[in-house]
Amino acid sequence: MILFVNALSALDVSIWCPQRGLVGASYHIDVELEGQLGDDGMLFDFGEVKPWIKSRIDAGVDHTLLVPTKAHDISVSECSEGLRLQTRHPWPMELRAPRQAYTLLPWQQITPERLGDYLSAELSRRPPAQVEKIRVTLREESHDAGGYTYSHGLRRHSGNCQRIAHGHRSRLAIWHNGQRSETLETQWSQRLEDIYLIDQADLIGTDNETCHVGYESAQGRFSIRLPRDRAEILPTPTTVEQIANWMAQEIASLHGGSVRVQAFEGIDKGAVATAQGARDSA
Ligand SMILES: Nc1nc2c(c(=O)[nH]1)N=C([C@H](O)[C@H](O)COP(=O)(O)OP(=O)(O)OP(=O)(O)O)CN2
Repeated sequence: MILFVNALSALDVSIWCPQRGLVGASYHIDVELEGQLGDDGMLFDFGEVKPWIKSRIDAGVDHTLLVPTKAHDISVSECSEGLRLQTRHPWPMELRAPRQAYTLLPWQQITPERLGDYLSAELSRRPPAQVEKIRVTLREESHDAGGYTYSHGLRRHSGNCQRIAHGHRSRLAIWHNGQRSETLETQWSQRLEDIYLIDQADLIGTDNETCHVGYESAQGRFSIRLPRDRAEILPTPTTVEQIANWMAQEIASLHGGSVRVQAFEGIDKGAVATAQGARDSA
């Protein structure tokens, strides 16, 4: 018998990609369980499947940086913070963070198919009674219009969002003077594609070439050094509320008029911000 649960939870990670660099990713987690029915006529109570799988994924891969350790020009070594990752292609990055902020995978490239197989094997190691096999499929949300893929860390978050390089693949909708604006959505999707978002307060240093960001939080010490053109600096923490606010303010000051931004953080949640151009609000 096969039991399935689609979109059981969402996985939010950053992936080091040899072609694109640091990429924010979010996937629906679809699950199939195979095994024998119990006396109650069930393979595994739906009410228990969800927390069982979600708790394992949340405690493992979720909110980590996935590193394909066999990719060209990547090095991972120990450091006082935990692990140090250095990359060269397509651009140079140095990340220092506690071990739990990484998932090291002995591959040249990370794909959702491989990652699904990895999660299936991890979960199948100690399956619940009656379950013989677990299959995980990772599925990207389809975006009809705008979308952005950022990585960040929230120093003040008490959970795993404090990790300095976790990310999201998110929808984006923008209205200008009451009309949905495909032009603005495309512009902002391009500007925020594979970008690293920085809270100005976490900047250790920056020049024309590089940004160096670092902080200490409950899980340990984190730092990231990356090219200036791969980052956007916000005047606030990079919560989705503040990202939406920042976009709305920037658009209103550049184009005037009334602006409404619906920014998602990963799948099915986010924030809405509005702004009015200065010359229109006088
Ligand atoms: N109000 C806000 N809350 C949180 C924000 C935010 O921007 N505004 N951000 C985060 C983190 O960045 C985090 O990446 C989101 O984590 P996620 O796992 O998606 O959130 P949940 O744990 O609530 O969701 P599940 O998918 O159910 O695990 C956290 N909070």
